[in-house]
Amino acid sequence: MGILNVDNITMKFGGLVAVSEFNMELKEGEIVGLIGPNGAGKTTAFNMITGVYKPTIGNIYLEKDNKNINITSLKPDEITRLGVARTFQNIRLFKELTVLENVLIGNHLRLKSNWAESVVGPLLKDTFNIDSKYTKEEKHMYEKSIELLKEVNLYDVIDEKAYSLPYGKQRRLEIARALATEPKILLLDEPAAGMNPNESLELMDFISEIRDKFNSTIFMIEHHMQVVMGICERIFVLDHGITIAQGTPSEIQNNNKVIEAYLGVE
Ligand SMILES: Nc1ncnc2c1ncn2[C@@H]1O[C@H](COP(=O)(O)OP(=O)(O)OP(=O)(O)O)[C@@H](O)[C@H]1O
Repeated sequence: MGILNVDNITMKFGGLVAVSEFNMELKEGEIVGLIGPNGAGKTTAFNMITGVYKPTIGNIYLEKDNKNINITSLKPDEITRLGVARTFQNIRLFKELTVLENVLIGNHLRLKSNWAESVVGPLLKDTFNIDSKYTKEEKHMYEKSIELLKEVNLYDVIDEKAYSLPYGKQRRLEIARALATEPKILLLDEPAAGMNPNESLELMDFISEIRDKFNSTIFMIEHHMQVVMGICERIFVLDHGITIAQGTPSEIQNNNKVIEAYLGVE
């Protein structure tokens, strides 16, 4: 049993079958790719796994503490709490906030203090200099965010506003914010989109580094073939919602159906 088990999921929008009977088992520590032409159903598959859409048919299971949890009907924030984080095709940062603040927001999900403690805690600190459970947690969160930013090589721009970063670093920050939620599985939606060749090469190293440093399992949508073929151990290919192939990069590159539907037209 893998860490994520996708069992025959189908997503219909009215008469359109966006994803049809998709099956996948992700093993811990793997980097797996999802490719296919525009409109093939890749983002819809991500949206089902992350709780944005509930599949019309089928189930999704997450392995946690040796239990298999059915996450099919859970909300996105519940799924994130269970250890699945994602990034988006179009970078979604809080552009007016600093690099550190963006990561602190991701970290916030792991706070254990309740709402009342978050109100009273800072008052106790300001008035009596007493460290409450909340202020201690907040300090810990701050230290963890700094540590994370060092790990992902963004420590030098910690106080910069997100919008002022070059594109490659914005992508890196978006991934760092996802990592701050302490995911077991990271879903990356076209991380190389808009990158120049140099940034794409850096990104490949960065994704491999993340897998090793954070013990992550990575599932990524990507059109940039050098990136996909360079770092994914296995690849799934969708076309019109149907899984037309799955296999290693070389199997996929030599698969006639894939060449016809996708690679041949690149
Ligand atoms: N909320 C929705 N309502 C209706 N149709 C949708 C919805 N979301 C996606 N679709 C349709 O489902 C199909 C698959 O779309 P999806 O965005 O998953 O493809 P994709 O493979 O991610 O494409 P791209 O590479 O262009 O991002 C498309 O025909 C799309 O128009």
